[in-house]
Amino acid sequence: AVASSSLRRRKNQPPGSLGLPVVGHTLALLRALRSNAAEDWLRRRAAAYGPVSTISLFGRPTAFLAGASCNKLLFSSDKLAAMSSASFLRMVGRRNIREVAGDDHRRVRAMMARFLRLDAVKNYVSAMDDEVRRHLRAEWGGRAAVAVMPSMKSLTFDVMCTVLFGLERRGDHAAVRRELSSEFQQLVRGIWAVPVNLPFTTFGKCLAASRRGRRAVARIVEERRRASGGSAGDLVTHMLAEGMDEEEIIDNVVFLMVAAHDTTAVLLTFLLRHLDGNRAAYERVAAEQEAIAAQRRRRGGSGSALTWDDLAGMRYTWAAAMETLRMVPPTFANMRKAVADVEVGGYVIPKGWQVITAATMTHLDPAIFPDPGRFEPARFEAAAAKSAPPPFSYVPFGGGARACPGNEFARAETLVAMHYIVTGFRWRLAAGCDGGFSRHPLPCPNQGLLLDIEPKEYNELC
Ligand code: HEM
Repeated sequence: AVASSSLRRRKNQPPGSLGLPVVGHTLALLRALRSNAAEDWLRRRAAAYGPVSTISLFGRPTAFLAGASCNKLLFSSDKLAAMSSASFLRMVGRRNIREVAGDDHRRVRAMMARFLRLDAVKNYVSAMDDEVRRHLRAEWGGRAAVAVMPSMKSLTFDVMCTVLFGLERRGDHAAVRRELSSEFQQLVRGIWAVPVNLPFTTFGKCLAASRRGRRAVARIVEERRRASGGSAGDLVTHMLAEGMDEEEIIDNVVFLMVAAHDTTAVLLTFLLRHLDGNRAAYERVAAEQEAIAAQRRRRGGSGSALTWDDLAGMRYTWAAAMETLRMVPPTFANMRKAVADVEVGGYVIPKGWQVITAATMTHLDPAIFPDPGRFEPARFEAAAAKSAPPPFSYVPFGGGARACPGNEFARAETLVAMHYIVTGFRWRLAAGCDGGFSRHPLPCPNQGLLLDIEPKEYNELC
């Protein structure tokens, strides 16, 4: 009876194939990601096998699910546990927020939420404003061209260090910030690397960077422990006060450092790229930001920082950011592991399988977003709310109990940065930069997205 039930289960497995032994479809998908053809690759599989199909990734059988109802299943089913790639896990550690479940997950998430929810983010606006201005003065002021992606990465890394981890720009902390920044740039390249740890492999180099980064984080934990008794104004001090041990703190700090800065840097970079190619949208963003700059000057001269109310007025700019997240979601795929057999679309995904969805399967579906290749921020303006996309079809920040808790943080940071970029500079894709990109798995624009920039006449930054 057991044999026949397992046979029935196998018969009911999603259609498709496990590809070549060991490598399965991993190399094909990684190649498609590098050449920015992964959407087409997945779309072809969905066309051939339907919304639920079998592939093999990272040496394990995987169900690839496509469509809004499949997104809902992935984000809401209690039979699917969050999981990361094997290389990510080795670099970030087993006790980070994504790897824990149940009460442990709720505990860690509540602790982070204290620093990421709306009322906390409101208090960060002035510090974000200060970081953005300093950064643009140092990296954009007096230049004729800028590689946007590296510049936005260092900006979002600096904002995170100041606002969440209380690392100052001066003194001992300056060196720690530089060290962490360079180690994390290396670490993120290995998120989907094949986990072969040799000195010359991508994974080997990234693992070494992660070890050095973890040692630097351990020094911060130690410093905060010695200063204990102070107010929990930063996340590490708060984690210590909550009784977390060192390993759990380091795993979660490393996770946050990865989650919080590259994603927003991708959003900012691709927002500038899309605005360059869409002058009507650019003009509306510029008009909105110039009006807010004028209000700010009336309020207290050019030195006065943006306020939360100013950000609330940046509606069109945020609609343009949402449209960018639709077309180029920083997180390409969401992964889970089946902790029990899962039934979907008449098939059974066996316990132990990986499950994967890709946001672009709905984001670029013409039945949900007509003319999906057109950059059209108006889709996300309040007036379009009546025709809002169906639930679970727009998922750049995920959904359900694991939805991104940093979305308000990302929104505030994006709007502050856009304000000073748009009011400070004009930009154009530099000659010779084609504006294309590949994925590693985060989107990486060719040449870092090289822009020719020119300061505006009234520029408070230069
Ligand atoms: C545009 C920027 C961002 C995007 C597109 C983004 C996207 C996502 C997505 C899709 C997930 C869910 C993954 C899943 O369900 O498998 C996620 C989780 C997460 N994100 Fe973000 N994120 C962004 C910015 C941030 C920021 C700024 C922070 C922190 C300051 C942050 C912290 C986190 C954390 C802690 C989780 C794990 C949540 C959990 O497992 O409970 N993210 N993010």
